[in-house]
Amino acid sequence: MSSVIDNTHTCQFIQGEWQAGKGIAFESVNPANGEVIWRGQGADAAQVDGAVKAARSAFYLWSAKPLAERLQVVEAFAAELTANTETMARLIAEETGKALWESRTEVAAMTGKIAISIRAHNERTGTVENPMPGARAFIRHKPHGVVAVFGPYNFPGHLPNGHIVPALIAGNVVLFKPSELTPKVAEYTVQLWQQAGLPAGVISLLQGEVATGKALAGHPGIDGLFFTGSSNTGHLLHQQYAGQPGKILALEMGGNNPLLVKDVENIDAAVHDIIQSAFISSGQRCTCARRLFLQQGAKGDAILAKLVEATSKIKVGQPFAEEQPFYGAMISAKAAAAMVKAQADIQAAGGVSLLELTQVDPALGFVTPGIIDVTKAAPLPDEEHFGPLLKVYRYEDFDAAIDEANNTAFGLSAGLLGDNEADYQHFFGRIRAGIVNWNKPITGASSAAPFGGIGASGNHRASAYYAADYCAYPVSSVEASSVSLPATLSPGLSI
Ligand SMILES: NC(=O)C1=CN([C@@H]2O[C@H](COP(=O)(O)OP(=O)(O)OC[C@H]3O[C@@H](n4cnc5c(N)ncnc54)[C@H](O)[C@@H]3O)[C@@H](O)[C@H]2O)C=CC1
Ligand SMILES: O=C(O)CCC(=O)N[C@@H](CCC(=O)O)C(=O)O
Repeated sequence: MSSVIDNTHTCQFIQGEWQAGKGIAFESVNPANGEVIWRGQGADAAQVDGAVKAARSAFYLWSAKPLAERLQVVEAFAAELTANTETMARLIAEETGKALWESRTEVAAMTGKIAISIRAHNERTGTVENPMPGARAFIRHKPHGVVAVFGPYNFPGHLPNGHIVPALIAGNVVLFKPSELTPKVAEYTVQLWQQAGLPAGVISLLQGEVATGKALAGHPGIDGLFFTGSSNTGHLLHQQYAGQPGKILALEMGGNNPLLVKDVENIDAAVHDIIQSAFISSGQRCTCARRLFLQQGAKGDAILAKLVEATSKIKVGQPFAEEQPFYGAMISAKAAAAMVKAQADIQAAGGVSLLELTQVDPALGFVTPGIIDVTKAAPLPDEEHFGPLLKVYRYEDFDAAIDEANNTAFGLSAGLLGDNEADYQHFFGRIRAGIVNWNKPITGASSAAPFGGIGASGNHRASAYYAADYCAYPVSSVEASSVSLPATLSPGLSI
């Protein structure tokens, strides 16, 4: 692992060579102590262009390899991850501020992704032969070619990995543009691919801020773009790709996710699932519950009282503390301050804080969790607040609560905590989201299931188990070993 921290840092990986960036300088800061842990320069447009061209040559070689050979490299990467789990977990914790216990689960998800992606590739994009007289009819799948992968900061290992692994298995080559907030994790990830024996040019690392992202996304030489990140950026990319039906665009974006509670006996269990849904990873999961719907009256009051009490005891602390916190720092002091501002805006609209979110130190990313009752507030903007702030809506009528839960442009995750199965069936029928859970947290989605949202949360290209689908296109073939005249000719033909 490189420990160089200067502007000549060889942080771009192009055509199998590490080289310094020639674009804008940027740095990565540990949000839990304010230390600069990485410095480098972004890839400029010429470097992006060079990487795209190198990728095109690599594509012909990589896609022509038998699947078994590609899988050997992918499995070698899994072995590298396994051997270096602790190094990777510590890097994630250092760069994102995520607690070490949780960073370890992120690495486990990365490693687990390999076997699941192989299964998904075979099951969803394998080869099928259909019976046909006098010929053989096949359904096969081919890779798109040169694809760009854009990753977010909140899971800097797992989420780009969720595009990269299936893309490589299918035979694509990848240009990886990680979040500028997590370049160190990205660099180490690509070093592990290199150690796994991935041929030169099959993966390129193009680090940098928005300028690098724009140069890559706008490059005419890419065949597709797989994006996980904010809805704003995803929408910009969608506009940019309008009128280009030949390019595959997969967008995984944020949410304004509702969690409803109705007639629950076990208050402690409900409170646990609300906390896991709203506050895990300091609220920095796209699946986190942002809006909690609680019944008016004694039942809702009891849950709310317990929720406020339990949330006030959540341990927030240093990612590497021996006694581990529930969550560590947010990604940056700036992101933490933005959550304080979001809370103030909701208060100004009439929200009543039941537990105040506070930034512990203005120079760092730590925030305590917040709960705010917005039942009587003015209508709020339909925004994703990407941090540990939960808005509470008290409701009288279940259907009205479901309507309000659906009153969002987003549609990523949603859940019901409730003891009555008929309520769940009713909820399931009406709620609009790509992930709908019952009596379980709405975070912690499985890689063995499709993962994606509707509306402003995605463009119907679900990831995780269904990532195989956007990594390859289907080809239908009718084949015979030689040309032959049919037994009967079509009317009006004589040969
Ligand atoms: N649905 C999903 O699977 C997930 C969605 N997210 C969402 O991601 C967001 C947090 O991640 P961020 O890193 O803040 O996302 P972001 O949208 O700011 O950045 C994502 C990537 O896009 C690049 N980028 C930004 N502006 C660009 C532009 N104009 N042109 C080209 N590239 C550009 C960034 O450099 C980065 O590599 C949250 O909104 C969260 O909900 C996070 C994880 C999972
Ligand atoms: O891609 C997968 O393998 C499953 C998706 C996943 O891991 N989702 C996580 C985190 C994604 C996020 O919220 O940013 C989850 O459901 O909590």
